[in-house]
Amino acid sequence: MAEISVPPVEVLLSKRVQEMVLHGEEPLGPYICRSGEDVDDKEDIMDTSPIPIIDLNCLSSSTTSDKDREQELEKLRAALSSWGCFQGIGHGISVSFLDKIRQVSREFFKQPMEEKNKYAKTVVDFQGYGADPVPEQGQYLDWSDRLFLDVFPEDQRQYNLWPQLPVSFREVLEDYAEKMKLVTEITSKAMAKSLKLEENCFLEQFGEQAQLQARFNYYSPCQRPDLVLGLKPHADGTGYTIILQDEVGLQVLKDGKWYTVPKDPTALLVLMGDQMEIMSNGIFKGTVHRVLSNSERDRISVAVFYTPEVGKEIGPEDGLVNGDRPKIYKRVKDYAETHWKFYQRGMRALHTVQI
Ligand SMILES: O=C(O)CCC(=O)C(=O)O
Ligand SMILES: [Fe+2]
Repeated sequence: MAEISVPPVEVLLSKRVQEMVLHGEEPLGPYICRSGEDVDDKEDIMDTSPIPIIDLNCLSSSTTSDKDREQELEKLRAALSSWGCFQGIGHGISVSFLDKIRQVSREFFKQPMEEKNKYAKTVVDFQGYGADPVPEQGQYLDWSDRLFLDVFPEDQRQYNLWPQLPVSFREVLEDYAEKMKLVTEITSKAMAKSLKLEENCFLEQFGEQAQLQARFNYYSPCQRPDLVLGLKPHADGTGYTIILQDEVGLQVLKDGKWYTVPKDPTALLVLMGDQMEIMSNGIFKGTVHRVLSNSERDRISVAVFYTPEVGKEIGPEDGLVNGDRPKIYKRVKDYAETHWKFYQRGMRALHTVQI
């Protein structure tokens, strides 16, 4: 039998997965990260998952009774210390607006390659259309394409990489960015209150120039979902990440078991990254997650990464350190950069800041 020759990673990365699918190409080489026989069918069953649901309105509204607010804050604390994530509802963004985001994202990826490549990134860039920067040799590639754009601070926006088509893309993303900023304010305050801390403490750690980056992910159908993942298991290097999806596929890892994030068009998944784990002195958990590929349908997600200001030192809140609970993480700045170096090697970086 003729040996299959696998092109080098750089060559594979310079191709879009969507293009490979259009040409009927099968996943091969570094895309293969699972062996068909090892995949436990049961783990992939898309059953209803018990991921906690938190009503952000109940946490922030002045009309909520103290008792209801206290109960919801306790639910939030429990969710973040066990799951490290929750499905957020009552965030103040209408479902028709969330549908608009999903729609412009789909419309962007539906366009011919030629149009999308106007925003193409090189293999080493972050911002733009394409695959993630080159992982180290021996690492797996993801069965997905993405468009990555910085949205805050505003002077980081590279408007030349913001799609001109669909025509509403820019306006919708600007609007979504403002709304996301509000969601991060409500959420960061609620997280602090749930730990009996001063409500602005996390916002102060994030800083006035905190970063928001939008990553539009497109997961093409895949003929061999048993061999290939849409996105490999990882924890985010963010403070936290807010994810909008249109179909199931995202899974979070808890106590060694994968749980599927259910499809709820009104909800935003709020997922702790490593930096919230550091700031909460290990009380909140940075959650490992992955995306399965699917043989029948495609999937869109928009992940908004919320990360402390560049150059700003963050660390465990003083109020969370005491005799019973010593400090477990060092103070650190620009952790996201260290995170990325380890991510490229398929590892987490939290141990680099452990005391
Ligand atoms: O597609 C998703 O639902 C998750 C995306 C994600 O984990 C990421 O972009 O870091
Ligand atoms: Fe992620």
